[in-house]
Formats: sequence, C-alpha cells, structure tokens
Amino acid sequence: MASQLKRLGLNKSFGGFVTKWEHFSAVLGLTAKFSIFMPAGASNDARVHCLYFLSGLTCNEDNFIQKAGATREANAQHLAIVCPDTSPRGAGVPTEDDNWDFGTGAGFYVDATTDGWKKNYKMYSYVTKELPALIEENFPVTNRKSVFGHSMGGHGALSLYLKNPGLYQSASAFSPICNPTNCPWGKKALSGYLGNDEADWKEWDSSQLVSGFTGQRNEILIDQGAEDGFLKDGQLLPEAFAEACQASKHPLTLRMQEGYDHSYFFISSFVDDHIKHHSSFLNAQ
Ligand SMILES: N[C@@H](CCC(=O)N[C@@H](CSC=O)C(=O)NCC(=O)O)C(=O)O
Repeated sequence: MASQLKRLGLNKSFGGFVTKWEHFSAVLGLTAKFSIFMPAGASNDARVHCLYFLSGLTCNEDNFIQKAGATREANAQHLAIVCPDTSPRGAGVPTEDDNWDFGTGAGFYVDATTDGWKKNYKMYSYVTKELPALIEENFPVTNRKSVFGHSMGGHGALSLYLKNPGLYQSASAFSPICNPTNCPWGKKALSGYLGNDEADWKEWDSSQLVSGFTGQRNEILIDQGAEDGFLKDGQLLPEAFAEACQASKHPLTLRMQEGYDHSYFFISSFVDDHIKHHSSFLNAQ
C-alpha cells in the first residue's frame, strides 16, 4: 500500500471489508477521506470493477457505506464501492460553514471558479481524476467503473456520467437534483461556485447535458420517493430529466416509489436494484 494513504478504519462486512482512508489531495489542496468496500476474494490476480457512490448534502464518506446496506449485494456481485467525501474540509473560506446546503458538506461535484472557492472546491476533478487514479494504483480494482449517488450526489452521478462519455459504464441515482439550474439548491450552489452568468451553469445540469452526450446511451436508473419533501419543494425536478431523456432518446427508468421519503430508509430499500443494474453493465464482459 502506498505511503500516501493512511488507514483510519477496518470492518468486515458480508465477507468483504470496509476500510476508511485519509490522504493528501493535490487537487483539493487538503487532506481528504474516503471509504471503500472490497468484496471477498478481490486480489491483484482477481481484480474487481468499481462503483463510485456520491453522497448528498451534509454527508461525508461514512453515510452511504454505514447506512445503505449495500455491502451484501456488492459482495454478491463482486463489486467494490468507493465513497468520497462531499466537499473539501477546512479550506478556510470565511463563510464555508454558515450553510448546510453550500460550502462544507455541499461541494456539488463541480470545479469552482469564483474567488474564495476556486482554490479548494474542485470535487469534480477530485472524483473523476485524482481519486480513481489513487484507487486503481492502491486497491485490486480494474479501471472499469460506474457511478451512482443520492440527491446532490445524484446530480453528481448523472452529470459526471454525461460529461465524460466512456469513463463510466453506467449511472443511477436516488432522488437526484435533476435540473440544478432551475431549483433553489442548484441556483445557490452554481451561482456561489461558478458566478452569476447562468450560461456557465449549463455544463453542470444533467437535464441540459443529456442531449449532447456522445457516449453509448446505457439505461439510467432513477428511484424517487413519492413522499419526498424535497420533491414537493421543487428541489429535485425529475420530470425535467425525464423530458430531456425522452427528447434525446436516452433510455431512462424513472421509478416513483409510493410512500417513500428522501432518507436512507428509502435508499436501503432499493439499493440492491441499483447494484444489480450496474453489475449488468460492469460485469457484462
Ligand atoms: N436535516 C437533514 C437535511 C439534509 C439532508 O436531508 N441530507 C440528505 C441529503 S439531501 C440532498 O443532497 C442526507 O443524505 N442526509 C444524511 C443522512 O444520513 O440522512 C440533515 O441535516 O441531515
């Protein structure tokens, strides 16, 4: 194991292992943490494909791996799961801890360009470039990967997949922020990280990116709780993404799940379906 990684935790789960790590991120300019699940039997002679899970507002590298109950099915499908943090920590921007939906815990998986934020808030480059390189160098994984996420992380999963044709085999999301240029969370984050020119926001909005996607149009799976308060508040806008997919002929399964909310009770109820969805693409060859 390369010396740039410091192990912070180790737990056995369904035959595999969850470990937690700290490293210095050159992209973020700060120490960063991530969790990773490695299924039983993974080794340098038996490398496994990798799922990246992007968490939502207020989360860190622990929420999904501890609360979603994903390790049983990941072990069964012989898939690793990597869970990065949701923002840089301790960047020292004066207002970064003032809001739960902007700044710390709310990096939105973009590369910031505005003064104050642009030095450290580079979660897009961290998740798409630096972290996979680190994982592929230090763990028994292939470079074949897929991405999924929740809420802000659902926006991250869809936008990273659509912005990087061929990088990910598949994408899925739980209650994603589908159209950030048109909802309060998204407008706040995109104006704060990118500035007030709305033309600059479009390249981070999945509902606008889907028409220009040049990769293989593999089916996207979205689960959305019908009783989700953030859906009712107009933060998620799944109908905008469904319309964009229909116009672009991008295959989409959008499941409205009766009675479910925005929580990890909802995520854990359907997480096995998402892991099987990704396995059908990742393990197809
Ligand atoms: N009161 C909540 C509000 C924040 C919240 O609901 N965060 C969600 C993601 S919302 C969109 O990105 C979440 O995943 N929370 C963590 C959890 O473990 O449930 C709060 O302060 O958590």
